Amino acid sequence: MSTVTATPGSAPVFSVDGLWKVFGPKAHRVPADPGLTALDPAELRSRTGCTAAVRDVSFDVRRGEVFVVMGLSGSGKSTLVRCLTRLIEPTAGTIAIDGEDVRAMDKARLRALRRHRAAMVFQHFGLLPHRTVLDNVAYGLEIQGVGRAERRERAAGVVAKVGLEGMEQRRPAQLSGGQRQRVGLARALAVDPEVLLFDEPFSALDPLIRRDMQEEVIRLHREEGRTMVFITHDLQEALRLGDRIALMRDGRVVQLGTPEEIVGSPADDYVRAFVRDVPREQVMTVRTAMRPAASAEEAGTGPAVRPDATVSEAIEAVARAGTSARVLDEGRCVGVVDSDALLSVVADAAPGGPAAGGPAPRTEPRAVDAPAEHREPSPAPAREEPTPAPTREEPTPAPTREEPV
Ligand SMILES: Nc1ncnc2c1ncn2[C@@H]1O[C@H](COP(=O)(O)OP(=O)(O)OP(=O)(O)O)[C@@H](O)[C@H]1O
Repeated sequence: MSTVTATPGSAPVFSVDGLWKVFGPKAHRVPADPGLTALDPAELRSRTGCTAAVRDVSFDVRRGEVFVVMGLSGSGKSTLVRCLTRLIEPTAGTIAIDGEDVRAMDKARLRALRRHRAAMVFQHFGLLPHRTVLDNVAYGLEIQGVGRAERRERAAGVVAKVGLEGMEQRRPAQLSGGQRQRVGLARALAVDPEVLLFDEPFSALDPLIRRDMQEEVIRLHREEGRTMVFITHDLQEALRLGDRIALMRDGRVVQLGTPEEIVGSPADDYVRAFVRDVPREQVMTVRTAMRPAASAEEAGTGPAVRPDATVSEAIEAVARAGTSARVLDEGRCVGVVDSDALLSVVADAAPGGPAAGGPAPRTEPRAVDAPAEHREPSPAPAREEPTPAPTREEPTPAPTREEPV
């Protein structure tokens, strides 16, 4: 959903390096002891009584991106994100926000961080039952000491922004689950934080409302370009929302990349098994499939597609035209895609190998045996519903010969 482009060149919002969170007795000795860090989770537990919920994790959250933390239950997502604002105290490592050391912040500074700079939207919205929607949304501003008239005005603006206009005077009990979640979202937005942190905010919602809320987040992000960190255990949600995804397993980040990188070049068998059911043509872009134009004529004819058009969109364009398509980047032809190359992306085969610009060759997707101590019978992602195919962008209009898809 990269309509608001994250700016890789600019300083990151969050910068995390070598982060550990260990629960249990004498937790501090674990990150410092190579003999203990080498143990797998079950061995570590039996030897020390400790759980390493986050193990040596490093990443940056770039300004303006939606950074998704994904993984199965117990992989460490919530612990990691709570460490960012020290709702959970890290055991080792560094965390900076805009270059400022979070671990060195005193209580007042931390309070300001949580109130003004990095607001959390929780799964259980934590709404105050006796207050109206408007007063719930204004609550964060009240804590900040904003005067009544101003906070009500600002709250009313945010209530409208999340689609709750007309419900300002209702109480939480008079709302549906999805509407309550919107109130929680509005409350976080009202304080105008630099970063929104979402902790599985939609997992309690039914599939259609969940989808609505995902659209809402995409819309807000598109309109405001606000940096977001979003926890989910749902792969489809991660692919829909994430500019980049950190995939966690047993406290480690096993892969960090764009949805296309994760689906197209899984880092290991675990990730490969995780993404094996993803409709590749909806995630992979034509960049994966394109080749140089063979001739000036080929570069000058055929339907046009954007480099970031999905393979699925390009297949439609190629099928309609009955010829290969040109990949146009700001009016310049940067390559050509034909039906064979597009279909080989769908089939997960790399025509001509990586040298031809295709995805890295991959072994046949297969199930990976979960380690004995793992809670899940298989690393296939938990799904609550037959989820719709992941799309990273709005459905685009049918291509014409002139307009890139
Ligand atoms: N306070 C705690 N004390 C001991 N262990 C904990 C504590 N909190 C979390 N853990 C353990 O740390 C690991 C990571 O938990 P965490 O809640 O971060 O995972 P998660 O990926 O967010 O899971 P879920 O999707 O179920 O919320 C788990 O093994 C969990 O049991």
